[in-house]
Amino acid sequence: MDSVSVLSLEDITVDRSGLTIVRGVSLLVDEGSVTVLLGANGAGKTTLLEGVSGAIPVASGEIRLAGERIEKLRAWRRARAGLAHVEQNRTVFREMSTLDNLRAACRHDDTPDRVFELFPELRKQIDAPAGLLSGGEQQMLVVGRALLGRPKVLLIDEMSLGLAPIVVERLAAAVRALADRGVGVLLVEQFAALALGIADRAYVMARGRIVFAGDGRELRADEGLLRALYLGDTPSGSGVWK
Ligand SMILES: Nc1ncnc2c1ncn2[C@@H]1O[C@H](COP(=O)(O)OP(=O)(O)OP(=O)(O)O)[C@@H](O)[C@H]1O
Repeated sequence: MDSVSVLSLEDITVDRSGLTIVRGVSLLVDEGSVTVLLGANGAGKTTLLEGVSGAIPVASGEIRLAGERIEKLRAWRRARAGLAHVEQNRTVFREMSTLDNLRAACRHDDTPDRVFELFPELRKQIDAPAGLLSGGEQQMLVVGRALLGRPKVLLIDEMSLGLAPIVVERLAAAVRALADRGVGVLLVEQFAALALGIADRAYVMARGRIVFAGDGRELRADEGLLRALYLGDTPSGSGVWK
C-alpha cells in the first residue's frame, strides 16, 4: 500500500480522575481515508479522541500529525496544525443563522462555500436559525463548522446519536466524500455496519486497548467476529490481534 499516514498514535495512554482509561493504543489514519474506531460503551473511544485533540492530556505515548509530534501542544495549537474534533453532543448556536454559524468558524480567507458543496441541504436553510434545522441538518452544520479550518484530519465522535438511520447514511456518505477529497477521518460510531461500509481501516477497542486492527470491509463481512470483539473475546483469525 502506498498510502501515507497523516495521523499516527503510538502507545497512547490516557488517564481520567486518576484511573488509566486508554492503555497503550497505537493507530494509523491515512491521508484521504476513513479509519473507524469501534467498541462497546465505556471502551475508551471518546477518551482516546479527547487525548488526541488535546481536550485532555495524554499520560504517555506519541501523536504525529503529518509527521510532526503534537502530543505536548495545547488543543488550539493542534487545531491550527490541522486537527479538527467533532465532539460527542456538540451543538450549533441555535439563535444564529446557518450562515452565521459557519461564518463564525471561518478562518482567514475561508468561506462557507465548501461546506455547501458537501451539504447542499444547508444552502437551502442559509438564513434559518440553526435551532430550527432538523437534527440531521444540525449535525451537518456541526461537521461543516469543523471543516472550515481546512483540517488535515477530522476526528468525529458519534455523529449519529439520536438520528434516523436514513440521515445517518447521508452523513456517512458525506464523510466518505470528504475522505475522497483528501481528509483523513477517524470515526467513532455506534452503527458499526454502516461505519465499516465506508471504512478503509478498522480498529476495535475493549477496556482501553485495541483488540482488533484490520480491513474495514473484512470485519463487516464477519458479523460473528465483530460480535465476539464487542463481547471482549479475542479469537484468532483475520486481522491483526493485539
Ligand atoms: N470524566 C471522567 N472521569 C472518570 N472516568 C471517566 C470520565 N469520563 C469517562 N470516564 C470513564 O472512562 C471509561 C471510558 O469512557 P469513554 O466515554 O471514553 O468510552 P467510550 O468507548 O467512548 O464509550 P461510549 O460509547 O459510552 O461513549 C468509562 O469507564 C467511563 O466511565
